[in-house]
Amino acid sequence: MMAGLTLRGFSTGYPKSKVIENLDVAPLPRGEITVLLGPNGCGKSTLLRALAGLNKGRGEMWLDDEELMTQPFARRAQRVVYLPQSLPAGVHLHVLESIIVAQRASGGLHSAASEAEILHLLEQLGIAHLAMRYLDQLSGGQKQLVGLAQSLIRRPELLLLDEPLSALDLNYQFHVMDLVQRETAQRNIVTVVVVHDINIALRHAQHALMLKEGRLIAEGQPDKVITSETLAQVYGVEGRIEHCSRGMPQVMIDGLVREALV
Ligand SMILES: Nc1ncnc2c1ncn2[C@@H]1O[C@H](COP(=O)(O)OP(=O)(O)OP(=O)(O)O)[C@@H](O)[C@H]1O
Repeated sequence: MMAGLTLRGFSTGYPKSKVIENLDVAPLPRGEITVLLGPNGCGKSTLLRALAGLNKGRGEMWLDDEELMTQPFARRAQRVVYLPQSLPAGVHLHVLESIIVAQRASGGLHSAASEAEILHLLEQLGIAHLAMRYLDQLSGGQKQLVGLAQSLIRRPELLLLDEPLSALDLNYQFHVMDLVQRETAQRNIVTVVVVHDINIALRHAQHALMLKEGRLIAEGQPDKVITSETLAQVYGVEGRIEHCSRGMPQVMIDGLVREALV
């Protein structure tokens, strides 16, 4: 089995609806960001939750040469970390405590060195000044950054981030993707990120999966997956991929595909 995350015949859904059926994914490489793209309701969150063991799933899920579906949940939780779209409300902890709790949950012991690691991470994320603030006193974007710190401190091998940029301003969107890209490469993580911004996907990811109604429509390098054809087929929009003066690909949307209007 090749290094990375491989899915074979993977299915998940809810008692009354199948969402993902028989998904096969060739190894998503370690050290790279894979973006999971697709329209609202196509099954992105359901898939990530199933990979994390939080929704029921069937089929095979290999991380390197270990099949995780047959392992106890606790074993999967040691290797796989899932960051939901929003942190649970009503947790009365301050930021530092919440990250210590996350560190302990993955077997880390609290020590001067581990606290220094947390403070360094908070500094890298630009939220060291929030360490003593309570979670329920933070803005949406600040909570999202704390969630990311809680995820990274657990040293995942498979990191599943569900729309981690949705509440972040332009500066932080770039900063966070840059940090996730560096951590992914340095720690050799398989990172899967749900994003809706196609241009962020083009800029920061090395790999892309595009879903429609639970089926995989395209997979590969982002600039091969995001094309006028897939934008029309999956999102019903007319789009062009242009290159800016610095050579970066950018998607321009001209309108809706005519059939999508009727
Ligand atoms: N708890 C649930 N019980 C039953 N059906 C659900 C549940 N959660 C989601 N669904 C349904 O499963 C399908 C996939 O939803 P999912 O949240 O995975 O989509 P998504 O691609 O993440 O969408 P979005 O981009 O809007 O976040 C949708 O039809 C949704 O209505």
